[in-house]
Amino acid sequence: MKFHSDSIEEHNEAPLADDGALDQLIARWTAKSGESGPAKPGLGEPNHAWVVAVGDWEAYEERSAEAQLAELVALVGAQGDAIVGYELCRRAKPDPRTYLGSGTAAAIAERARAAGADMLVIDAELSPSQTRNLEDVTGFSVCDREAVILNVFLRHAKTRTARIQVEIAQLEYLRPRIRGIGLDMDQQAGGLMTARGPGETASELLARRIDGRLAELRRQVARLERAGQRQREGRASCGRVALVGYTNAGKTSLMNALTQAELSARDMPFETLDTTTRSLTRHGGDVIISDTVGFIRRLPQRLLASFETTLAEIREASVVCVVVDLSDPEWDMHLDTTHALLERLGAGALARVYVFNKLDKLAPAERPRPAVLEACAQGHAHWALSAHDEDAVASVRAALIDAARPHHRRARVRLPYAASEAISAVYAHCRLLSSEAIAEGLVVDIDGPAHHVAAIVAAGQVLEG
Ligand SMILES: Nc1nc2c(ncn2[C@@H]2O[C@H](COP(=O)(O)OP(=O)(O)OP(=O)(O)O)[C@@H](O)[C@H]2O)c(=O)[nH]1
Ligand SMILES: [Mg+2]
Repeated sequence: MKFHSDSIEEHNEAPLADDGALDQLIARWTAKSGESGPAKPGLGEPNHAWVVAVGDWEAYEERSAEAQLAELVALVGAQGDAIVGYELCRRAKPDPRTYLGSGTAAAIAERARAAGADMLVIDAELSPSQTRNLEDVTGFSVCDREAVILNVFLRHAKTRTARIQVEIAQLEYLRPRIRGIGLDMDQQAGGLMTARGPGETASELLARRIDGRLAELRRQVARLERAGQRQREGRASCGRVALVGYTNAGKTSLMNALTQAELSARDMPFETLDTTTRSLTRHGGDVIISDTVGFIRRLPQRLLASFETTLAEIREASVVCVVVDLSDPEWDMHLDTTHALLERLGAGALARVYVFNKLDKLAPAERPRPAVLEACAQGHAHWALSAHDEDAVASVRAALIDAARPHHRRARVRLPYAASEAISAVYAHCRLLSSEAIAEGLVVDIDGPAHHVAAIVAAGQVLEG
């Protein structure tokens, strides 16, 4: 592993003589909800990381290798660590035992040690045994790509929903890795722990605790899902826009500009993990817009799965607004990643618009030709702009409202006084243009979402529309 705030030696030294200590051990790895708040790796002393990108790059792919390394360096920074150095390691095929190969790993460790590192970050998904073997060969704590992303998520999760979702992903990640942490614990366990079944080792006990906690968290998620579903159903009559895109593309900045919200938009991957929804229309919400968690290449499947509740917002949108950071040299890859993830989320067929953002960061000569953007937008409406350009943002706002606003219908209807539900629906969902009380009932001129107007009309008699 590492949820890197503790070195492996410290884990081994953790007192194991009683169950309370084990609780503490779990608490240190898990974002326990409650008084203490989530564990925040990296908030203590920062680690000094040596970052290694691994791949089978050809010369022409050099740019991509360097970009991937830069991305990982930004992620390690976002988890609160100092980077003392980095390197690209070329490997055609991963070594099954140590991923890097023990000779290469030892050489990397030497360079890392000379630079004053106390942790290795490897841009790969390592199996639990590969991590363990690498730690043995190098003498360093090893943090793989998934652990880094989980650490960043853990630091940035603010709402209860986001915290629970990250904790599930984190515990699932840790579950198969506790053997590695607990090897020494297991040796000690036999004689020291009393309140356990016969023969149960420390790591088995820890696994049982994690399973219990996971079951509890999944129950909480199921409850939150139901509440979220109800909330979304409550907004069923609204047009809904979801902002999506690669992390750091400028989604939150655009959301702020579109809605005059003041959400946190820092130059940092995964700044947003919590879906925030605002009204896009001036007087109350017939069109609402949601800012969502950013995408990244090779997003761990576990996080995608555990963020299901948050990501449901995207699937149920009327219009998906894809935001792209044009100033990133790899913006086209970011766009491919976004398209692939939208497909995976079941949102590939939704109505879509594109905002090519951060245009102000490019000199005119550096800007992609309109035909290139046209092709990338695949025939959908698109804008190239800066989120700081108020006029450009205003035209995006108008277009989004237009595209997402539910289809409206106007009608003149006579409703019998007994049709109380339909009369309530008039006031709840429609704009009442005129009304007249006559002997046979209430005659109303209404303008509202087509499905509401249809239900009202069915309860009375249409005079017009
Ligand atoms: N120059 C310039 N900077 C921008 C623009 N839009 C966003 N930024 C900056 O880009 C950085 C990331 O912006 P965010 O709005 O947080 O990006 P995001 O897509 O919400 O990122 P995550 O929540 O991390 O996925 C911030 O430092 C913004 O100030 C723009 O149009 N021009
Ligand atoms: Mg954001």
